[in-house]
Amino acid sequence: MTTTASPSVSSASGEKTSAKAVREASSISLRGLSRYFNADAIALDDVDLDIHAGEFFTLLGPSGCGKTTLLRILAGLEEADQGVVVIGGRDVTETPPHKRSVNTVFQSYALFPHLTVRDNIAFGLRVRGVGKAEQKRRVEDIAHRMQLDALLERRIHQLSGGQRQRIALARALINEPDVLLLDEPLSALDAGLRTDLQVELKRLQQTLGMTFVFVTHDQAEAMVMSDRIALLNGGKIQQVGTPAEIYEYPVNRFVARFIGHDNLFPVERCDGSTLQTALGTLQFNAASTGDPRQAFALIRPEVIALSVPDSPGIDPSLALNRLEGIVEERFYRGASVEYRVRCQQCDLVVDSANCGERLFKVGDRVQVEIYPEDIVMIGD
Ligand SMILES: Nc1ncnc2c1ncn2[C@@H]1O[C@H](COP(=O)(O)OP(=O)(O)OP(=O)(O)O)[C@@H](O)[C@H]1O
Repeated sequence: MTTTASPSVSSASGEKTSAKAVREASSISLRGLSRYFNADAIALDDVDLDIHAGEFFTLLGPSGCGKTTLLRILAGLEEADQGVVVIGGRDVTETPPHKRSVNTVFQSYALFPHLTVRDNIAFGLRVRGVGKAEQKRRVEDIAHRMQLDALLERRIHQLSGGQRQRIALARALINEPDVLLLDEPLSALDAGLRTDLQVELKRLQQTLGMTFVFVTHDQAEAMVMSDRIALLNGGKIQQVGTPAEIYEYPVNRFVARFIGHDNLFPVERCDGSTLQTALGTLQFNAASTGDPRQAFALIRPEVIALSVPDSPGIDPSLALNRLEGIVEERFYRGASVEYRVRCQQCDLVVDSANCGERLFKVGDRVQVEIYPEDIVMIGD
């Protein structure tokens, strides 16, 4: 969970309350949540999930896995066929959207083109009958936090995509919901702006201490922004964990592949600390690498070291797995270099930090070294 400063904020009813109190009202529990559109389209299948108050929580998964359906059920815009939704300790399964302390920001911004930025941001306050002076104070406060001060009198068509998305966020945040739902809010932006807004959004969430539930299909975006991630596939949760847990210890092949791991080898036999795989016989450390009865051995690209054949390698005194390979492809990325190495009839992806040392070329023979404790055993 994030730690936050505790700025004083105004609640929907206008009274002052601490950010801590807001946070306490913003945990989410889902139990047995299912949504079937028809027999062929099971959007959500018996989902149990707990999201902590004040967390930046991401729903990650491929297209059609049920992320948006889950978000819409949280917002009250979609009804579940089965299951219970609890927000802030209150069962809101039957509660209509406008009575939930939840706001949603969509990818499409949904701003009013005929209104100024100021009036767009103030919209929710006007609807709720907040007085003019209070509206002005709160609009200027949020505009300042989101660096929109200079744009307040502009119309929407005079703004860039990034500015529009910040206004959509400001408009959702001004209502001070306990929970902010964000459905791919950055996906329409170009790469540079997207990175800037990722940082801004994360900072904002930490300052406000609000619960953010963020939907994306981009694993890199999920990793940099989230306190925890739920990875979905086919309407089912595959794994919930911190970015590091999901990256380093994926529970199955789907999670490993989705998160970007290619080096997965079926385990043909396992005796004590020795594995038989298509890469040959590998030493592994049962104490640090998970259940050896699992079906696949995962070797992350950045834990593999390459050296010149027959050289002492990383450390000759260590009981490393040493194999021979040939560099088949090289992708120069600046800070790192990705190699595709042909090794025992298998393709191995290797990610080497670019420390200014000599790079291997396509066609070079290389020594491949893997520590036994860096081999992770995962399920099917
Ligand atoms: N209104 C609907 N009627 C019928 N099927 C639907 C409806 N809405 C969603 N589905 C189906 O439910 C499944 C989950 O859809 P959902 O939009 O939640 O996925 P998603 O993970 O958000 O996908 P994307 O990343 O492409 O937006 C998909 O198979 C989709 O086709």
